[in-house]
Amino acid sequence: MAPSFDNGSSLFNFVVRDGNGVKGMVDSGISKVPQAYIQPAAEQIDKENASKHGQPPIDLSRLDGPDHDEVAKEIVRAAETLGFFQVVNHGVPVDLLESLKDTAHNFFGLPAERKAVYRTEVSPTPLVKYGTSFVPAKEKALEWKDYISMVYTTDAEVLEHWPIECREVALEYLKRSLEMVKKLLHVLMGNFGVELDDSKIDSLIGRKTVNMNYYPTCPNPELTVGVGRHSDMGTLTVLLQDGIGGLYVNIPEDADTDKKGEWVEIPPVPGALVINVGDMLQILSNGKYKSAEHRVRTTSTKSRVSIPIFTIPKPTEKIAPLPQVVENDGIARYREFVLADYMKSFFANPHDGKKSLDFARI
Ligand SMILES: O=C(O)CCC(=O)C(=O)O
Ligand SMILES: [Fe+2]
Repeated sequence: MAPSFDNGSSLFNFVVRDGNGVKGMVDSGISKVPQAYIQPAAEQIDKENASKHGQPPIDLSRLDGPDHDEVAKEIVRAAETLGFFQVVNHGVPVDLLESLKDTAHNFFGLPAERKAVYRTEVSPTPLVKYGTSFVPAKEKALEWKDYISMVYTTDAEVLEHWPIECREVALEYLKRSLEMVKKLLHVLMGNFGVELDDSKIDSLIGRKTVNMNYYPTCPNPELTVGVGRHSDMGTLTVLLQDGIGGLYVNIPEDADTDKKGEWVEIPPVPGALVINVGDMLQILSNGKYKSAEHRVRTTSTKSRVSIPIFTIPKPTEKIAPLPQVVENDGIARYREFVLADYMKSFFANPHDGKKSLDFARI
């Protein structure tokens, strides 16, 4: 039987400890948002007053033709300004994207006990983790989101350990997307005169994770967030969102526009993928590329899914701004560190905008 969700500890036990997730709570028939999910006023999302990001998606097929340099400039410019852009003709088949969204809905539609086997405390494999919110034990208000996270090591391990319901389609999505990520990195690093061979690529994106996020319908979406303000930790994120919308990006304070500090929505575009710069790329570029601060709202009518791929360096990698960039800038804005230490700090703290970067800031 579902507990009283007005009692913080029984809610925590049901949703987090027992792995029922937000989905289990919603399915039990709640009619209002429990106190534990009510965000402070400053974090609530004003849907009516947000503008939409008007930039058309970048057509990546043009990178292979006479327009290469022009498209490369568009990519660099997007990474330098908002840190977010959308791409089409990206080489990931559109029907694969459709089956991914179906797969995510099917996975989260499983009985709680089938998903809960992957809770961190009990998961049969360190590669797979199912959970809810970001750091539930430390958050002042919980996020209205359940997720499963799957780390890539080798094809054989993926096919053995990732959940059977999603392993094949998620692996195919990862492989196809990585080809695109490499192309983007060639452009973004080439802009600094850095040539990418296989070992350099491996040092930038040696660890890959596919997540599936599930945002159940919410009785009072204006009081909650699906994901709070944050930047992603890694190098580049590839994100598939469905048609519901609700992903917002903050325009950086140093942007050359009078809209700085405003939130803009990244509208769903059929067949497109969203790309965003993460903290590692901001650090490597000595702050030239912007790790984008973003957040997600919830809706009352339909559950939303999104499927990000996080590409990050290997945990053992030493990270510091690229010497080519520092030489040009005359100053290093970030110190050197080992990625595993950054990860530890990133995953130990609730989402709080771009505070994660303070770990490395000089
Ligand atoms: O659901 C989305 O659109 C974005 C999710 C996100 O920001 C994340 O998983 O890091
Ligand atoms: Fe994110």
